[in-house]
Amino acid sequence: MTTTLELSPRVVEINAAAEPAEQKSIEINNVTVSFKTPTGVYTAVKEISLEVKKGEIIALIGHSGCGKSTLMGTISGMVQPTSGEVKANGNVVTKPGPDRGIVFQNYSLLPWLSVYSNIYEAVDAALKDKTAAEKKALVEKNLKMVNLWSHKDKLPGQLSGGMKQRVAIARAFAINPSILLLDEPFGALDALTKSNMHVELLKLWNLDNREKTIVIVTHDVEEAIFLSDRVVVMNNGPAATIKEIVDVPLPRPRNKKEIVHDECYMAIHDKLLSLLIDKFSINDIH
Ligand SMILES: Nc1ncnc2c1ncn2[C@@H]1O[C@H](COP(=O)(O)OP(=O)(O)OP(=O)(O)O)[C@@H](O)[C@H]1O
Repeated sequence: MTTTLELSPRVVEINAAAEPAEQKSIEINNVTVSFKTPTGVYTAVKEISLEVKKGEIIALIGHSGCGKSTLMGTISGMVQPTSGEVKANGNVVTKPGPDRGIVFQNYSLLPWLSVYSNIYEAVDAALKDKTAAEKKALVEKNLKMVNLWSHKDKLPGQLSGGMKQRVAIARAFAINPSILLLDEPFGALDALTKSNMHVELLKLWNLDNREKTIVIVTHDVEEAIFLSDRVVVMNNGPAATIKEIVDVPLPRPRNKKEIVHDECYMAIHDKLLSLLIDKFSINDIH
């Protein structure tokens, strides 16, 4: 079920102009994922279908263990559906590929390589047709975009968490994937760094003419609303399904400070909390 909240006509008009092209980027068709475990087969997600348009930003939220990363894994190609199929840019996903960039919470940088080399190696492996000069230019452009050019010779161990995450994002963008998959990328960051990272991410997305499709797994309702066009709320597992899809028709660019006072924002926030939380108060009177 999709929820579209009431909006003022002005907001609808602005949003209509920013509507991304109706080209399918990701198609999840009736996907079930079951794992063999020592105690039997465990079905994590069941018969999930979802279409994501090119240029859309989608957030996946739900309780811990409901299957968000598993579903994300089927898009990246790191998890194979037990039944059903996933298509990325029209092609059935069977393995990871350079059209899909992935950023995890733990950065996954190679600790023995400098910031520069971490990105260069990824570009080198993914974009084999480019010349060395072109690859170097890509590394430089993306490191400058996340304001880390002056730190290019440092090792990951010499960076803060936010800086490591910016390297991971620059690396994902440098291979120029049409689909960016972010699995709790900012979960370990403090509120200020997280907020800066949101702005950095949207800047990169804007610089790319909003053509990259982004799927982000998060536990953070505010993050989900600020970044995305739609929030996909999952039921608890086992055999998790999509509980509801909530539209976020807030105009872009979004201002972090102002957006929280917007009626539409508040309504979406309430709606998401209601979907996630069953009880809002504790009866602690015995
Ligand atoms: N390789 C695996 N083998 C067996 N069970 C698995 C495997 N991967 C995931 N699971 C199970 O599938 C369920 C969904 O896991 P998943 O990591 O997708 O959840 P999640 O929603 O991303 O959780 P979190 O928010 O805590 O990161 C969990 O019960 C998990 O134990």
